Amino acid sequence: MIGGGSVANRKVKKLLSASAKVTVVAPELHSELEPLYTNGKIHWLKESCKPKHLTSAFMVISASGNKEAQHIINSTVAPHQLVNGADNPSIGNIAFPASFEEEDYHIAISTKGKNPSAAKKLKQQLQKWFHPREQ
Ligand SMILES: C[C@@]1(CC(=O)O)C2=NC(=C\c3[nH]c(c(CCC(=O)O)c3CC(=O)O)Cc3[nH]c(c(CC(=O)O)c3CCC(=O)O)/C=C3\N/C(=C\2)[C@@H](CCC(=O)O)[C@]3(C)CC(=O)O)/[C@H]1CCC(=O)O
Ligand SMILES: NC(=O)c1ccc[n+]([C@@H]2O[C@H](COP(=O)([O-])OP(=O)(O)OC[C@H]3O[C@@H](n4cnc5c(N)ncnc54)[C@H](O)[C@@H]3O)[C@@H](O)[C@H]2O)c1
Repeated sequence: MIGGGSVANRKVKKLLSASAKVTVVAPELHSELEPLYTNGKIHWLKESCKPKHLTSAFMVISASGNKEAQHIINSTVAPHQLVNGADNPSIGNIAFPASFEEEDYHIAISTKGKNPSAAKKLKQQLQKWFHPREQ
């Protein structure tokens, strides 16, 4: 995870729920990620992004908003690596959908990268549809 701010915070939690081994590379860490670091749930390299951070990663997430870091990612990753351009979709080859789980379902909504807020709204509508009495 390149970047440790609010976008990284959301994505790290999704990745941990999928049992990923997460390393955050960022000079600063979001306050909600600090306890995960202290408790050994994630690794944290308190550095700016460098090519050496990327070579052994299965998935690289660009979430710093920093142009230099985006350039390093774009020019370093190999074709077989998964790259999520959370701060710049043009450098990525995968995107996170809005998603939620119900007992027998895992529902994911994507707008093909075009309108993440609309994906979130549709997710919330579907959650209400599953639990109409909780509104
Ligand atoms: C669905 C969700 C999943 C998740 O993140 O887990 C997700 N974004 C969410 C929320 C959200 N994202 C943004 C806002 C503020 C919007 C506003 O202010 O209007 C909010 C709303 C909020 O935060 O409340 C802004 C934004 N998002 C991207 C850019 C970059 C760009 O477009 O250039 C910018 C502009 C940055 C800027 O310019 O500032 C890019 C991507 N965001 C995606 C996914 C992928 C496409 C998904 C699809 O196909 O629909 C993609 C392509 C890459 C990726 O991130 O994988 C999650 C909902 C979580 C939930 O369910 O609650
Ligand atoms: N995909 C999405 O859902 C979504 C949603 C909102 C915003 N964004 C975009 O994502 C980016 C990050 O947003 P944020 O709110 O998390 O920002 P933020 O300012 O909270 O966090 C930025 C993080 O990146 C780190 N950073 C800065 N330069 C770095 C470098 N060279 N190498 C490594 N880490 C570095 C900072 O230390 C910090 O931890 C912005 O460009 C924003 O426009 C994406």
